[in-house]
Amino acid sequence: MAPTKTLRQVTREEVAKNNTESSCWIIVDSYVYDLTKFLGLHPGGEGVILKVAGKDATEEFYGLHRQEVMDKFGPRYIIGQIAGEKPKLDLTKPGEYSKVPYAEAGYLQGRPSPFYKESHIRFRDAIRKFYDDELTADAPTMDAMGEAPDRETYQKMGKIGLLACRLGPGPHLKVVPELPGGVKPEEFDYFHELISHEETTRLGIYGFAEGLASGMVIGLPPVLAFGPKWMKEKVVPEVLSGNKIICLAITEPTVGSDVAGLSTTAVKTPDGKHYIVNGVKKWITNGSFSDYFTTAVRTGGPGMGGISMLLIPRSEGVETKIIKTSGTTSAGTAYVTFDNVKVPVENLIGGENKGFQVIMANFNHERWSMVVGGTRAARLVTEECFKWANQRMVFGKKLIEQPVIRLKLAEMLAAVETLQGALEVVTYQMTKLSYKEQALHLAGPLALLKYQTTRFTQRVSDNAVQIFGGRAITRTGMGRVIEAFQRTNKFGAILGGSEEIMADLGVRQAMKNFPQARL
Ligand code: HEM
Repeated sequence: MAPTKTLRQVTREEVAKNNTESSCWIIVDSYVYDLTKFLGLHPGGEGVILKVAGKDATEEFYGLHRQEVMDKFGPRYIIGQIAGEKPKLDLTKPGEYSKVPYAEAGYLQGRPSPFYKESHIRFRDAIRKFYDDELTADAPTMDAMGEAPDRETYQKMGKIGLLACRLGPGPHLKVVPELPGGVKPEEFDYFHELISHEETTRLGIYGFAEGLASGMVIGLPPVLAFGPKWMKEKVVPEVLSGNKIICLAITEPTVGSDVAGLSTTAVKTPDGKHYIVNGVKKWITNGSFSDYFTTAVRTGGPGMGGISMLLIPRSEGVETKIIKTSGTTSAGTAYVTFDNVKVPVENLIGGENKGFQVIMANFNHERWSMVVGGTRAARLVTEECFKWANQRMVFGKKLIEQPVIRLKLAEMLAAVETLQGALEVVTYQMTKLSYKEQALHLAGPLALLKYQTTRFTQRVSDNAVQIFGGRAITRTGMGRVIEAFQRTNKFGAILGGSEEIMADLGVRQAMKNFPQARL
């Protein structure tokens, strides 16, 4: 970030004289830094800095550090600016769009689109500013420490409507005081929601971003679509204000995509007023810090006809333990135990033994949001690679000058643009169909798109690792975004229905309406 205070004007000659351990100045992009006191603290060692003491170290600095290092430490050491010079580097400032080709969706880089209006831009700008002001700087460290976003962050998100807008259009948008960018609930559509997921993913840190209400994105829709009146009136405002946190609890240690086989039981008490819930759930995103668990339980016989959905508050008999996944513990992924938990029958969502329909309807929205996240994450990774290929010197040339690297980038860019195109078309279809119609018409196309997204992102990850080399397998520093992506991109191929299930579902859905056709 460019300094805002007026800086002392310094000549290059004066800088050149401060080239020793007792007075060590350097120039980075026209700014002058006195690093004398920093020498002993520098993670890369004293020697490397002393080699460029008194000199312009712009290339050396940006060859080895991300801009965020300068944003964090620069203000402490800056002492002036070279007289008559201005910064030459085109660095993206907080809240701004990137100018790197393809780093933003096409309509943000001057290409027309039939899908976005002025309100979408306003909406995106407000969310980007919120994230850049509140979280972008600290999120990498919090993720590295495994810290989950705190309640205050949830409440701030609630206040500007950033929780409500991650759940599609609907009456819930009127529950919050405002929506980002002053967008009106009546003008809100699935493209606004798409943008909210994109901007959350742009933080570039899977674990921490998952910690930002991913549980709500899948846990609250059953309440919104199928919950009884009291639940909508009590639980929805609590969650959308950020005062309470909700998650979805379906998967069990022995049951993943084959939901119909789940074994957590809910047995009615003799007076018919409560269910007693027993069982375990595994890999529950945000579970470790959630107040509510939208839980799939068995209330009837075997198979899908015996499943119900229950809203279980954190109460006696509910225990959560963090699971250490390949993401970080910032996501709060949990192992949840229900031990004789007493739940009022009023907490039923969608009727007894009707839970499978609730789960299925919910899956489409979840899968769509995962496609948004996967596509935006792949775009961010591609931007990182594009930038790196333009600055990293290998065998005396920039990486981008190697045809083999350009081919990798071409494959990544093509994948991202193809996914974005398909995603926008299916999102448009969602804007024209009711929630129930979406379940009918889009389950197949969404399954196929999720399948294609995770196939493509795997390839994007593979290419990115090869472009970044050792930095792609190092958690901090230049390659941190790539490292996080290659460690976590497989989540999308497993969660919300595995890649294999998606492929199969896509074809089986198509077979449902197959005509008596012959060649
Ligand atoms: C304001 C000036 C500087 C600051 C605040 C700074 C800060 C840092 C930080 C925080 C790291 C660890 C970061 C990471 O993992 O990204 C680092 C690493 C490093 N720095 Fe600096 N640095 C500065 C200038 C320089 C200069 C001028 C050079 C040499 C030309 C240099 C060479 C290195 C090297 C070689 C590493 C290790 C990189 C690696 O592991 O890949 N630094 N620096």
